[in-house]
Amino acid sequence: MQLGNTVEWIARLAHAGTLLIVNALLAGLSSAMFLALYATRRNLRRVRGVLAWGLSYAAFAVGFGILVLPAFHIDFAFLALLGNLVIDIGAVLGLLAVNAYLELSRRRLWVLLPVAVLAFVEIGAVIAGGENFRLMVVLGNSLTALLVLATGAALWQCQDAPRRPVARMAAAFHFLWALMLLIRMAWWLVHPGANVGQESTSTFGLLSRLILTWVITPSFLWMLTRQLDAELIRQARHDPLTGVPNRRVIWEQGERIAAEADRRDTTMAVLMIDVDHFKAINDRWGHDGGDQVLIAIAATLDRHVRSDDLLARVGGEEFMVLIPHGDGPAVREIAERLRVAVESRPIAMPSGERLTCTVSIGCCLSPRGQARWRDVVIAADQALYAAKRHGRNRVELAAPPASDADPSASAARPC
Ligand SMILES: Nc1nc2c(ncn2[C@@H]2O[C@H](COP(=O)(O)OP(=O)(O)OP(=O)(O)O)[C@@H](O)[C@H]2O)c(=O)[nH]1
Repeated sequence: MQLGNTVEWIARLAHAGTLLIVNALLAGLSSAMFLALYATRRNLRRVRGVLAWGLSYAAFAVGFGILVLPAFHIDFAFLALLGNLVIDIGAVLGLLAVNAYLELSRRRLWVLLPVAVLAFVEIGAVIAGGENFRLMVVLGNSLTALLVLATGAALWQCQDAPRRPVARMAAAFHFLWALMLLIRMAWWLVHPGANVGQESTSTFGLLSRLILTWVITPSFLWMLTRQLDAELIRQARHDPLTGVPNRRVIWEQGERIAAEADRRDTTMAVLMIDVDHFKAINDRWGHDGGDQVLIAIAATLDRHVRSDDLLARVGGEEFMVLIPHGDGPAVREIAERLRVAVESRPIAMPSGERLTCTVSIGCCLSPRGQARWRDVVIAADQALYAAKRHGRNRVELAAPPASDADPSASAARPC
């Protein structure tokens, strides 16, 4: 008796009307979340995708809201067609959202063509012959299944490591959703004589959609959280003006590389690079002009630094390069290459003038097997000041910093 009551209660709860209302409410809530995220995180990369998600869920909420209207004694011609089409617009926006968020090629949107054809066939058939439930289920479900499959396939393509596992999970649930739609469509195809009044596939479709949306919406939010985390980590480790790594990164790497050079009985080197007469550039072109110069110089240095070496901006107009391996001649050659690269690449200023900038570089190579990060940096800095004193636009190589065994003073000498 007790069990019978429970089953009856569940059956009543899973009534199509109830499920329509719950789907509408959940979609509305999801839409509000995505739109709030869009409004408060406008500087987020790929934020257009977040807006499209918000609009997609809003369309779902409106579509389900239309379908539930007859329960409130509001009815009009083609109500079911209108509700379903609005839901389909939500699915189209969902596909566009994933495409924009994952920055996928627009060519992937070819699926919208057969979707449009199916939609026009459905509209034409309903206008010509009235709202035929069976026809609408078959056409509507194939249309939605196409969109859901395309969205799942797009999610599966996510290449970005932090978001890939979540994107794949969301993709798997989209495939499951498409399967549910196909099962419902197949049921109607193999039961052509079924009584529409007693059909239960609406409940099945709505219930599966409800459960899957519960999983898919949080996975989209989870993807966004992972993206935010990755962006925060990036921001904490990169200079916002030039985009190259910051002092913290080169310090961490430098200490690690120095310890490794110590252990392996090898050498490591540091270049301190300072833009010459930068104050005069700021005075002549203003702070914005100075910033442009820093961006251009960082880009030039970045292009000419080998992939094994690390470039960082460590101060206003000061950059640093960490060279994990090398000997004196190699270090000098790298420094000279960077100096010439900057000098030979005039920078286009906002006024249209072309400005030739130069840099002074101080280098220091650690003694073999005795690399002390701080000492190497201090010696490179002293060599930089020597380069400035000796006329700028030049490279100076410091004598190796005093080792524990040989505490002689370090002095810069020209390369
Ligand atoms: N535009 C801009 N200027 C900066 C930034 N950080 C520091 N500066 C400026 O860089 C200038 C550095 O001037 P100085 O240290 O006197 O060096 P300098 O004029 O390059 O002279 P030398 O190094 O001796 O050749 C100062 O005017 C700072 O205000 C920045 O992020 N952007």
